Amino acid sequence: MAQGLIEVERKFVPGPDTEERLQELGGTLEHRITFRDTYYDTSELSLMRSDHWLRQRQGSGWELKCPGIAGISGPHNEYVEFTSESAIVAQLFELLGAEEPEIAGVAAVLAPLKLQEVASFITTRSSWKLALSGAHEQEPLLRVDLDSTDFGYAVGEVEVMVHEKAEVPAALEKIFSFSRMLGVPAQEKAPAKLLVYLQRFRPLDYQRLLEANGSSEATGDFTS
Ligand SMILES: Cc1ncc(C[n+]2csc(CCOP(=O)(O)OP(=O)(O)OP(=O)(O)O)c2C)c(N)n1
Ligand SMILES: [Mg+2]
Repeated sequence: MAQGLIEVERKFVPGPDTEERLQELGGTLEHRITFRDTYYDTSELSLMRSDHWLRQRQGSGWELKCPGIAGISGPHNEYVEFTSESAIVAQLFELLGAEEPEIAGVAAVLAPLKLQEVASFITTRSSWKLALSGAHEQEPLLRVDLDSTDFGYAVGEVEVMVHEKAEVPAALEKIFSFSRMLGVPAQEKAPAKLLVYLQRFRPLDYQRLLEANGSSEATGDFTS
């Protein structure tokens, strides 16, 4: 499998004091940016139903998130992120069971793989970088993104990117201890922007996803 970075993250509900608290904790604002994300899938949602997420992000290009190997459970997510088009194309052909072409970019394989747009929305993001006291220079950085969307949903995430599976437990420890300092309730789970978008604007697709996800089915909702 082509190599990708592992994203370990925990989402939370930001409050009016979150930015102030980030500053108190030594966070520095890296940038505020606005971008559009457009997600693609087959009409049966073959990718999303198997927890794979293909999108084109304005200013960044194509990205595919694939589920990390199941490890520690809890209110966090772990995904392998592919950003090279050749790696994404290889993954898509493997997932959708078709024969891979010699060379093609992602845009060129959308139609043959019957991938179409399922969601498109704009996010305004402030990105914060945290240098925790006692952390070594080589340690991966803790980042916090505060997002608000053009459909009125806001969500925060505390994130660490790592290269190896073995680094995930330490990343999680960092994420949880920083979330506590930020005042995030221990079991709080905030839904992904895309899931809220689907619930609001494509309820049938959202229902399909719920049906494919056993654990969420039990609670009756992805977003609760
Ligand atoms: C309950 C539940 N939540 C999330 C998921 C996974 N999931 C849903 S949509 C989705 C794709 C969007 O990922 P997300 O991290 O929410 O997007 P964003 O923060 O904009 O991207 P970044 O800039 O961090 O790369 C995933 C992985 C799931 N399977 N189940
Ligand atoms: Mg994220």
